[in-house]
Order: sequence, then C-alpha cells, then structure tokens
Amino acid sequence: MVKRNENIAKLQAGYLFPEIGRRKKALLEKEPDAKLISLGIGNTTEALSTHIVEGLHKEVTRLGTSEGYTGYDDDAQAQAFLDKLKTRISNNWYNGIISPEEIIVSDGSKPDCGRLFFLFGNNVSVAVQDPAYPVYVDGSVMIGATGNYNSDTEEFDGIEYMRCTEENDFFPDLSKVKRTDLIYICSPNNPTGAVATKKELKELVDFARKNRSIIIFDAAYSEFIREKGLPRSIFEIEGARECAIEVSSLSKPAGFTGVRLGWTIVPKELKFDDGQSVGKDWQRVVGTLFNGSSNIAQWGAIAALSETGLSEIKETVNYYMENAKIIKNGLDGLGIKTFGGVNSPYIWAAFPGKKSWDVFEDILTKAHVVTTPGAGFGKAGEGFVRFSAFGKTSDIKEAVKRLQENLK
Ligand SMILES: Cc1ncc(COP(=O)(O)O)c(CN[C@@H](CCC(=O)O)C(=O)O)c1O
Repeated sequence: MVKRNENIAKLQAGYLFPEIGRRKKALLEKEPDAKLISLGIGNTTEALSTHIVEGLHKEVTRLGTSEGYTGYDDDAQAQAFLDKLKTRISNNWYNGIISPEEIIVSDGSKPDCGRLFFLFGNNVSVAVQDPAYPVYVDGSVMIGATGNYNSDTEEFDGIEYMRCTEENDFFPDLSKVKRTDLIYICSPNNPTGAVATKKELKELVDFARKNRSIIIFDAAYSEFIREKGLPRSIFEIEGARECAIEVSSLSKPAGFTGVRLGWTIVPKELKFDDGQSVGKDWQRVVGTLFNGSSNIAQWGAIAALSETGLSEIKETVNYYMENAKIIKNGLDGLGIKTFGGVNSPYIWAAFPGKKSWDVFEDILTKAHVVTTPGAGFGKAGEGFVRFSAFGKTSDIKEAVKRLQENLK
C-alpha cells in the first residue's frame, strides 16, 4: 500500500472554508426552510461588468473560427494575446513600475501560492502573520517546511508566527520577529482588513533585505484601498525589487472568482543566495506544472484592464464597500468593536472572552447568518469573527437586521 504523505497528515483539521460549508449543511438539515445569508467566504456575488462580458464573448466567438482558434500559448497568436494582457497589467495596474517580462499570468493567487511552495521546497523557514489567510500555513505544512503540530502551543513547530493585534495596528512588530527565509504578508489583510502603511512596508523591506529573506506579498485586495497614500503594491517601496514577490488577481475586484485570472510578479533583480535568478526558476516551475490560464479568461482580463473595464471595476468595488459600511455601522451600533472594512471588504469584529467558533455557531443558529470564525485564521484570531462584505446589499441589510435582533 502507498504510504500517506506524512506532511499532509500533520494538518489537524480540514481546510477552513469547507468546514464552514459542512456546518451550514448541518443547520439546513435541521432547519431546511432556514434562509441563510452568507457573510462568510469572500465569494463575489455581482455580475461581470458589460465590458468584461463583451471581451469574453469576443474570445469565445474567435475560438469558434479556424483562423481565430488558439490552444496552448506556444503559438504566435496566443503569445500575442498574452503579451497584450501583460502590457495592460504593467501599464494599467502597476503604472509601469513593473515590466511585462516580470509578470507571469495565472489562474489565481491561491494556485500561485500553491506553486510557490513548490518553487521554494521544504528546506525553507517561514514567517506568517497571525491571523492569516490559511493557505500560507497549510501549504507550508503540506510541502514539509514546518515541524509537527504542537498541541501545547496549538501551532506548527518551525513557523514564525508574527502576531497582528489591535496593539500593533495588526501589522507585525518586526523587532520581535526571528529571521526566516520567506515572509508572507497580505495587505489589505485577510482577515483583519488592516492596510500596511508605506512606513510599515519600508521597515518590512529593510528587514527582509538585511536578513536576505524573500517577502511573498499577497495583494489580492489592493483595489479595495481607497484612502490616498496607502501602497497598493510592495513594489511601490524602494528596495522591494531585491526581496519581494507579489501575487495578485482579478477575483475580488472584477468578480473573477469563477473566471480565474491572476498573476505573480518576480522582479529580475530577485536572486537566491547562490546568485541564481528566482524568476528563472519560477518560469521553469510554472512552465512544467501549469499549462496557462484560460484564453477566454485572458480576454476577459484584457477587457477588465482597459479604461472602461477599470472604471466598471471601481463601481463593483464601491458596491461591496458600501456593504462593508453597513456591516461596520450595524456592529458598531451593537457595541461590538470592529476593525477593517474601510480599505478592505472584511470587517474584523471583536468578541472578547468568547470562543470564535461559539460566536460563529450562535450567529448561525440564531440569525441564520454565516460568518468566518477568527480562530480559523490562527491563534491570534481567537475572540474575533470575520464578516465579509461580498453580497447583495439587500442581503447585507437583512443580515445586519437579524444581528441587531439576535445579538443585542
Ligand atoms: C489573501 C487571499 N489571497 C488569495 C485568495 C484567493 O484568490 P484567487 O485569485 O481567487 O485564487 C483569497 C481568497 N480568500 C477568500 C476565499 C477562500 C479561499 O480562497 O480559500 C476568503 O478568505 O474568504 C485571499 O483572501
């Protein structure tokens, strides 16, 4: 019989979001008529914008013609489309601070994180924010870059957990962080909704360069930053090109959670300790293990990154951010302390002295509202619950009304 991968066996529970799905199902089995409203998984709900649909249509129609058909992106026409997309990302998303050759188009940030685990292998030390998007810890465990789960600390040995709390404005106090090879940072942050300032990211870049570490900067929510002066990309910070990789995607701002289109940025200056190019190895990994993002999604992205597409994206982001305001105001009105929800679609609500899974169950059973328990994002998430602003505004208002009736 085949031996189980001992690293996967180290994981203590299933992935967070399917567990929430299981609990939703359990409630519906008990109360089949319950009208659940989900403020849980950050899944987009608003239809693709007109211009994006036109772009997708154009590609599908083209694929239906012999002269327009393209397969793998190794033929000239497919390459031309990909180059057009990379140029749009470079110019219209990064205002030219990143060149098209440093962009690798993918099917999303989560799969890119998965492939990055492969790029760096298991002989690396890892620092993650706590709380954090579960993929960074779970993936590092799976690839074998951590020790076993330690039931005393309730964490994985070998991971440097960088606590993010109200006291440090939910950004790591680097004076307390040990050196590691990789440093995972997400800003705007999932789940706290905090956005790193230029000063914080400059300290982070200086810290990484001094320690010859590599920052994996997850910018999946960069389009939700509306406050002036807050960095949308790690590459706005001087020195970042020598120490950072950025992952990003159209999932949340453009509603591509199902269409699937993301990218990684690996600057040409980024080197391993032996002087080898990280970008070259990344190209080798992606070229070997991934056959490219869907050509249809690429055309949707080309449309999304046009001037018209970008203004439609702004409208969609504003729609979700109005939802965030409704949730934040509703919770504040109940005397529940909240963070985030200003430059991010996530509201981080404090329930001091309570277990987050208990609060999750309480809200689910009493208000039929689904949330995400903070403990699912790490130990420092205990006592918090994440509310997602992705939803129809009518549902958001109904959910807040139910919370006001049941949480007072
Ligand atoms: C920080 C971060 N990075 C990447 C992704 C995924 O990006 P894709 O481009 O769509 O792959 C998410 C989605 N997090 C959502 C959905 C749950 C999940 O991705 O497991 C959430 O946290 O609710 C995210 O929160």
